Amino acid sequence: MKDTQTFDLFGDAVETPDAQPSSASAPVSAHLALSDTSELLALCERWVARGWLRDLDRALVRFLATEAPDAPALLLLAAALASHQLGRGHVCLDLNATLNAPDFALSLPPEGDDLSDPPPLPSEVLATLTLKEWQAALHHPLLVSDGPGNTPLVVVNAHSGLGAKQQASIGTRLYLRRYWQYEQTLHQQIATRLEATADEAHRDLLPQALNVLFEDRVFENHVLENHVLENHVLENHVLENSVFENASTLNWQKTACALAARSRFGIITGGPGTGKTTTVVRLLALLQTLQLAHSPSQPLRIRLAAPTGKAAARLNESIAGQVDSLPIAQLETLLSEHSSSVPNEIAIPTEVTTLHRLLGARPDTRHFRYNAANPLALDVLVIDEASMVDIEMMAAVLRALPANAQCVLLGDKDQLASVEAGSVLGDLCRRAEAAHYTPATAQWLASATGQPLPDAYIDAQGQPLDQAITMLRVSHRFDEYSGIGQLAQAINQPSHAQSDREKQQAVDAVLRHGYPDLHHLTLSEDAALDKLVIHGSADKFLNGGEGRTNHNNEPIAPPTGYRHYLKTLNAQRPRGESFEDNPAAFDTWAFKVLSAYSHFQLLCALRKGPWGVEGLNLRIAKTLRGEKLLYGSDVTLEKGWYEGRPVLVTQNDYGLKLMNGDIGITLAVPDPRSRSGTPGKTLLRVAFPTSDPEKPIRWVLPSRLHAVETVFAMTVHKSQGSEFLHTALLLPPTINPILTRELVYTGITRARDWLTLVEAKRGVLNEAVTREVMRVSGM
Ligand SMILES: Nc1ncnc2c1ncn2[C@@H]1O[C@H](COP(=O)(O)OP(=O)(O)OP(=O)(O)O)[C@@H](O)[C@H]1O
Repeated sequence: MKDTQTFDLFGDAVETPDAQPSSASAPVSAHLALSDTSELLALCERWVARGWLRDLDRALVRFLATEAPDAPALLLLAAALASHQLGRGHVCLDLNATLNAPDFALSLPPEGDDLSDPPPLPSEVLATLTLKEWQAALHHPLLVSDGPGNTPLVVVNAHSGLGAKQQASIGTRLYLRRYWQYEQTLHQQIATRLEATADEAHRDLLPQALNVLFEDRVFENHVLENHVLENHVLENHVLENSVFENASTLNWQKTACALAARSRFGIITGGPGTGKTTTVVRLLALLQTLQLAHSPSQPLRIRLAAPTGKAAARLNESIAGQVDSLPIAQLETLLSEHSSSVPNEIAIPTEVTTLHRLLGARPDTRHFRYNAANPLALDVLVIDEASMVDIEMMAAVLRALPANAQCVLLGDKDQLASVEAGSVLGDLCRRAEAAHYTPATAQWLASATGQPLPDAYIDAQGQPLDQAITMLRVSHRFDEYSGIGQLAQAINQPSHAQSDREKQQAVDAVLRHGYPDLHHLTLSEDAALDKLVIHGSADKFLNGGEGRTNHNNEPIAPPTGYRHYLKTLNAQRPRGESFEDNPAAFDTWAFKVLSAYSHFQLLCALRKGPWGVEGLNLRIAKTLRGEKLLYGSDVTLEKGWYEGRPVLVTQNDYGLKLMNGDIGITLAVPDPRSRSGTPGKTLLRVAFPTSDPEKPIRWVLPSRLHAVETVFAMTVHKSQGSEFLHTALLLPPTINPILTRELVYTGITRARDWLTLVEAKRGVLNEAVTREVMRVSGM
């Protein structure tokens, strides 16, 4: 089930039935708001009052009506809806799709609006309208153009899109100019970068350097050998479902490195643990080696960035580990054989910044310090978690990149798209599964990597963008004996590959299989949820969660709940110390508490109601109080500060050096105004982790934190870019538009070692996994 029509990579409309008035059977007279501006404004007013339309959308309509009093009401209506789509992640309004399913164009409450005197639904208003009439109303040179110009709106007919294949298909998209411009920037920037292949000098070194970097081929097969460790599931295992299918011979990581090194624009996509970070670190070593062979004293200036502070911190950690394992000495030997002068050391940066910082975000403006006129001083930019980057930010980054710089995007194309408009990575990677490498690329790859490409991935019609994308297909974190990996794979099957029923059966089969890292809980009583959040319900996992090891043969600690960090908080508290005299003792304590917190996180889909963040936070706080793990009145637990309160930062605060997505824990430290160590006299401070080993904790007074929320429950949207050892994903009892395949996939892949999938009512998961988010764009 899809909620809107969409377009393919080249701007062609995906075939949809001709627009039909939605109530074609009965003769209906046209709604007045289609022809009368004051009726339309009144209608918008009523929609805004119900929360179906935003104030912002109505303001745009008013502005346009004032600027052009002769503008047809139908045009103004289209503008209101186009503006509204931005708040829902779409870059533009697709007129055809809107006529096919008008009620998707507004934010209608999922379970209906039971207030009296509801305003007319879009399906009633648009019932008589045809696509032709609507298109005709858009002919207004002051307000709408079909491309460059100053009009506030831009209309694009799909058959005028790049590389149109189906002239007959009609699709009309209406953009607010700014968003049309972002899309143009992306098209142009990416196309230009794809034309310019990277410097060919010293490319003869490429195959040799790749061989050095991927010499440890055992790597690829290594995970298989470890399966004996989990031999309790070996016997039952259905090998046909294996994630290792087809993946055994081709080293996709090596392929990714080669392709990304060849082009000024590259994408490496893959699910969790497929080695995106591992690959990019090798890519950087490769690029640096090639550069130093060419210019021994001029190493590449490499920058690493991620969309959120949390994602940046995570990449920072994993990159640092990976850089240490690079075969730098062998690369330097190779380099010395190729270079007449002594080259610089092969240095790979490990510091990761946020995109906002990289571009020099300035308060109160959407303009950045670095832009086309003042480009970034770098040669290579790697952007991790690129699925979270919206179209506006992606356009800003590409504009600020020097023409010769190389840009590499990393991310999981199947994850939820950015909160803001656009699904850039998903759009760009729509053909990644089948690769579509041309015979020329295949030949080049074979000589660069020494691996012949299977025919299934070769396509003489492959497009330039296809040649710059590699999809990593082997999970090194979740092997075929991992329920988390199997569930992610079953959920992620594209809808064209199987029917809804088949997908549901595949998901059910994984849930019933009895994997050691997966527990499926249907709530029949409240106590089960309480037990989960307190203890993690380890007893529900095979062998109580004991005895598992990871792919490095290290023991995996059994799953926990929130009791774990609260116990750490009490057990590790520095006693008899003063906060001022011995800050290190408090830093160590806070660090341990924060690490313990990262062992468990409850995720949910909604914000409001008993199954949303708001209801769950209070409920969990009270449950933990009942266990004497937290203290405070109902009012304090709901609205105040108390020791143990975990908080999530919801907006960047450059003054406090806190980023959207950071998690801190409230701790009671001795009050400096009382005598050192006097028991009972304490102050609350919130401890946040930093990336500075000298000063691992930032202590902040609660009164200084304005954009935080309790995070016993976190929405899946907010959890992007994070991972937790034990993740519990809670689905509400009724289906809701927000519950989609992408949401469930993103939620379950936040789990590193353990996943508890909680259904408030059996069946919601089955429905959710067959619903896909489709974002409208012209990408
Ligand atoms: N070829 C390989 N053989 C064996 N282990 C590997 C291989 N590639 C990566 N790994 C290991 O798998 C784990 C995940 O790798 P990595 O962090 O690079 O994946 P990722 O795709 O970046 O993960 P994430 O989902 O966290 O973004 C790491 O422990 C890494 O060392």
